[in-house]
Amino acid sequence: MRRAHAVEWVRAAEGELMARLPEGTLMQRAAAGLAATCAELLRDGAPGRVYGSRVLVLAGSGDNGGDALFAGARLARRGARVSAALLAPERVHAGGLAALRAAGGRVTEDPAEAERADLVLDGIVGIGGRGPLRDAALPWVHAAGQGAATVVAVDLPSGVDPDTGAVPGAAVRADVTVTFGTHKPGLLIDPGASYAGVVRLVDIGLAEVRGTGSAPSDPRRARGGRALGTEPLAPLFDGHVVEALQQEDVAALLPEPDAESDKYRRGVVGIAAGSARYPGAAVLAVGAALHGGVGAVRYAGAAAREVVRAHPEALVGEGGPKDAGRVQAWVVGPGLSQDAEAERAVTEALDADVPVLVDADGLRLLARRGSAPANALLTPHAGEAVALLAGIGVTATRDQVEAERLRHARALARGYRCTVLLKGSTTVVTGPTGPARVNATGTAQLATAGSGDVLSGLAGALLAAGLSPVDAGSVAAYLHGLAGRLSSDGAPTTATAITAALPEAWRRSR
Ligand SMILES: NC(=O)C1=CN([C@@H]2O[C@H](COP(=O)(O)OP(=O)(O)OC[C@H]3O[C@@H](n4cnc5c(N)ncnc54)[C@H](OP(=O)(O)O)[C@@H]3O)[C@@H](O)[C@H]2O)[C@@H](O)CC1
Ligand SMILES: Nc1ncnc2c1ncn2[C@@H]1O[C@H](COP(=O)(O)OP(=O)(O)O)[C@@H](O)[C@H]1O
Ligand SMILES: [K+]
Repeated sequence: MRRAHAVEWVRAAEGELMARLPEGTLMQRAAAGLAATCAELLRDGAPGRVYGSRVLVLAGSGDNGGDALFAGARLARRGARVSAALLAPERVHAGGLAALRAAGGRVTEDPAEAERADLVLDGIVGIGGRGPLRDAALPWVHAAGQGAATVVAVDLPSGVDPDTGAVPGAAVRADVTVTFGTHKPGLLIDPGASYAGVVRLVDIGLAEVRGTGSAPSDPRRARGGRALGTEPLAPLFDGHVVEALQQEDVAALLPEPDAESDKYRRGVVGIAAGSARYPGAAVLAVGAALHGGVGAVRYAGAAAREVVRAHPEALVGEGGPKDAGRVQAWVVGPGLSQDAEAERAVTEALDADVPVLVDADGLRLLARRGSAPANALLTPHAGEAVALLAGIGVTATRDQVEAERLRHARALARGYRCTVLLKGSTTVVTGPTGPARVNATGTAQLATAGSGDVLSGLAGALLAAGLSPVDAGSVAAYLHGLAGRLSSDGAPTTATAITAALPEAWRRSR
């Protein structure tokens, strides 16, 4: 599992660790890891070596600039020609600047150096950053973007909000981000994630933090410098706010039949989707559900004929969920339209007393109620999220939802008291409490009509197979993203092709 911690938590943990170590130790650990990555990038890319390479350090007014200056000093000692732009000279990290000068580095005021550099270190601002990049940095960042330099962000790309991933204005576009101690949420959530490039984690010893077991989850106490306990801080990484499933996590969650399995024990998913006008949504959702690890898929609704023609394996009926027979989970909503019959299907699925995934038209109908059962999984895109938010009295625009996905997904989960999967460039899955899951496998090629129906069918099947709503949603997003990449392979893809790639995505995830 990849975990990200909020700034408040990072500061508390670092505060505890710093109190036990000689001054400057953490910054030296950070700088050493940073310099090692830069050296590797210089050796592997242009110019092919550290000696003689041109490195530019952009140093802001905080410790992030200190990290960058110390790393610059290390590179200068290995023969790199290092210069530093001081964006707030009167507040620069004095020790870092002294080290750089002692190693032969110099100060520059010429932004054109950013264009000529082989490598630019973005130490403008780190976890202390708030709001858009300030003006002093802009000419340098712009010039770095014009040149061929590899841009390495220190801790996170400057201009990206560390806790939310919001990018309120100009920000550094990094090729590589070297982050310290733990990931920051802003590195895993778009739009911030798309500024970070490849993210590398440098261990600065946060796992050594010891405490009484409650810290550093209480940052105020930790900042107060209370006495340190002796037992290892087991819940250290329980304080994370965001997590991303990795392949081994997905492998552990995928339902697998065993020797005693039969089709009913594997789970049956019901799909109430499609309409005379939109039969395709039903065909797609059922098609994906058939690849979702259940023993059988029931379909209930107006597109029964089209569904069985496309998928003879499906058990179909033209009535609503109430008449469909037993299932372990319902998917309701894709292509359903919003007439009285659709409303009845949503009501019956919600009343069925099994986990229920609500998508598309189902969400519009749910927004009018303003509530959902606790075992529901809602799968809105940003536009549907706006409607759902309105249903609980929150006004937001689509742009606002996309700028701060985590906050809005959480608001929905709290407001409807169930699990929410917010679709889009970073899919976020969250319940009312606990860490939010973000999905790293997606690709913009998934933005194609019907791809959301595929996700619904797949996630519904995983629900029926016994996964919790958070697990079902996040595993489905993972497989769906991977299938999108496999089916696209650099070219436009389709919902049908994404479905066809699900078995390969599954195989690669086991
Ligand atoms: N803690 C630790 O143990 C360790 C921390 N480490 C490192 O320290 C970093 C955190 O350092 P930090 O706390 O000094 O904050 P930092 O990110 O440098 O920014 C604060 C300065 O930036 C300014 N500023 C704010 N917003 C801005 C903007 N939009 N655009 C431009 N400027 C902006 C703000 O100015 P002010 O608002 O005061 O005018 C203030 O002066 C962390 O990310 C990691 O790299 C590592 O060494 C490992 C050990
Ligand atoms: N820019 C993007 N990057 C990654 N995935 C995306 C992007 N845009 C959309 N997606 C994904 O594509 C799917 C689209 O779903 P949805 O909007 O419901 O489409 P439809 O209603 O046509 O099926 C979702 O899984 C969503 O997360
Ligand atoms: K930075």
